[in-house]
Amino acid sequence: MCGIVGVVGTTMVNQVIFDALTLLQHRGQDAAGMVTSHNGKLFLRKDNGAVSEVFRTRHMKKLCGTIGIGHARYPTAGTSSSAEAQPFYVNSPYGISLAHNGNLTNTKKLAQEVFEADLRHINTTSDSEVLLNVLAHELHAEGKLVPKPSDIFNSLERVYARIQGGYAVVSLITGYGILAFRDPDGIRPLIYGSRETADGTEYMVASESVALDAAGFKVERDINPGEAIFVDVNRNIHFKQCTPAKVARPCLFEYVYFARPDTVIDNISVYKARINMGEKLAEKIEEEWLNHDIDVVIPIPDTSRTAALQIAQRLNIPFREGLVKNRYIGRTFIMPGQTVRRKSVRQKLNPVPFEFKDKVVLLVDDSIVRGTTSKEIIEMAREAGAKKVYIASAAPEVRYPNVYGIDMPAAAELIAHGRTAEEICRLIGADKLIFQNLDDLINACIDEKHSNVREFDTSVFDGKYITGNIDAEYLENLEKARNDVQKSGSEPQQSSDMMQPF
Ligand SMILES: O=P(O)(O)OC[C@H]1O[C@H](OP(=O)(O)OP(=O)(O)O)[C@H](O)[C@@H]1O
Ligand SMILES: NC(=O)CC[C@H](N)C(=O)O
Ligand SMILES: [Mg+2]
Repeated sequence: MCGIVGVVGTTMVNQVIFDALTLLQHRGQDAAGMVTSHNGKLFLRKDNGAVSEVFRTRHMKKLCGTIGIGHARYPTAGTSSSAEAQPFYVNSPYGISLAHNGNLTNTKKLAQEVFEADLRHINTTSDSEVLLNVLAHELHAEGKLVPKPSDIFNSLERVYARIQGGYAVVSLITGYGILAFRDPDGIRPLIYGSRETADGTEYMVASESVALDAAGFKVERDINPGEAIFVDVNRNIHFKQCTPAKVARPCLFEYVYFARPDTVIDNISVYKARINMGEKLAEKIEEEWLNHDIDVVIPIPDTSRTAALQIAQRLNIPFREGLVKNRYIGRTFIMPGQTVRRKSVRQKLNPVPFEFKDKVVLLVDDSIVRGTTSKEIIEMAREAGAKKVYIASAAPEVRYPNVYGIDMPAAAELIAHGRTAEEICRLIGADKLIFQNLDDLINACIDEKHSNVREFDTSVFDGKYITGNIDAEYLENLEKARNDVQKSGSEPQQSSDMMQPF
């Protein structure tokens, strides 16, 4: 679930892109990159690492220009190699750089077309590099030396006709502007805003509203499913609905885990949705668990805090911060590889024994995916002297792989795949386990007053893939290619780009 940003400003944009990427860091911590443009030249810096590690002062000084795009990566295709850090670049036509959040589901076919029919070379296994080449091919096919917005949108309509999956994309067309677009179902989020300066209006497109808020950009609106926005170098703004308008079906897991709580996606506050998740789960506990003996509610930091607080309030039970999070360790779920994830849970979370000793504790997590976190924490709770350890998950059982930009490719790695709640409970070592119902989760996210979203991409919970092109064979191949064992294999280290990053 990468973070993307694009800015067309009146002054240098490197710092504002850096700041936005820092605010989007929770969406991807494997690699980061930025391209800026000045006087027809491009400047690229990208590498593995967190945003603050990738961009040092010496790099920032070279990233000049009033227009640029950035990316924070969490790999869902290809490898974690620095060669697959984004933005990607192709020189023809115009010089195009691209940053992508999401995952294409017809990459194999596209890669073949790009090579055999479009006569283009792809140097990595990244779906985003394929996407860039499809865009470049279609822009080239339009055949305009000086493309107008209508030419760009025409080519983009053909791109939409070719690509499938979940995607939010931002691309810099050198000398012309920034083009950003969102998949036809609105699975991945994309929003834009503006900021007034003495020299005119500046624009930012980003994955989450939090990036706009913090930089003083006023949120204008979400980009609609299948819609594109083009901000030219003179800061004129253009829109085009590139596919027939559909209802938005944003990814439900954004509200559960991915997005920051202070973000608003498709006019739904992530914070409010998480409060509602807590409320619904507390109702379920009250209904199914008469005369429970819970002494204390303890969140598994960070993401579950909002829901846990509401559960405690509704059940009228003390809420305690019994687990302390090391603020210097990133999110464990988006780390590549199970060994590092397991080790990081212990490094990241440490119990306050006093809050567990001789108590019946209800641990709350936002989701249980591989079960890595809950298993370790339950063990810790017992070591700290808990009398009984219950666990509640604000999301239902995650039973199916994700194909739209979350790295859950292998059903076998999901603890709930093919298992009942009782079996999962036993495996993670809890005394009792309770999951949110899917309908309750959906209702927790619907905000009839502010948003017209009524449906979501719920594929990880119910196995229904809304893009319609996912079958058993696709999932089988994905599992073979991207399971944890496979991913820990060797990775190419050369840069993929013809434009060498510094
Ligand atoms: O069952 P698992 O495979 O362990 O995955 C689920 C856990 O991973 C995430 O936490 P993470 O540490 O990534 O981030 P957070 O600090 O935002 O909660 C999520 O919040 C759950 O705690
Ligand atoms: N998490 C994402 O959005 C990943 C983008 C792209 N598929 C990559 O692997 O780089
Ligand atoms: Mg967590």
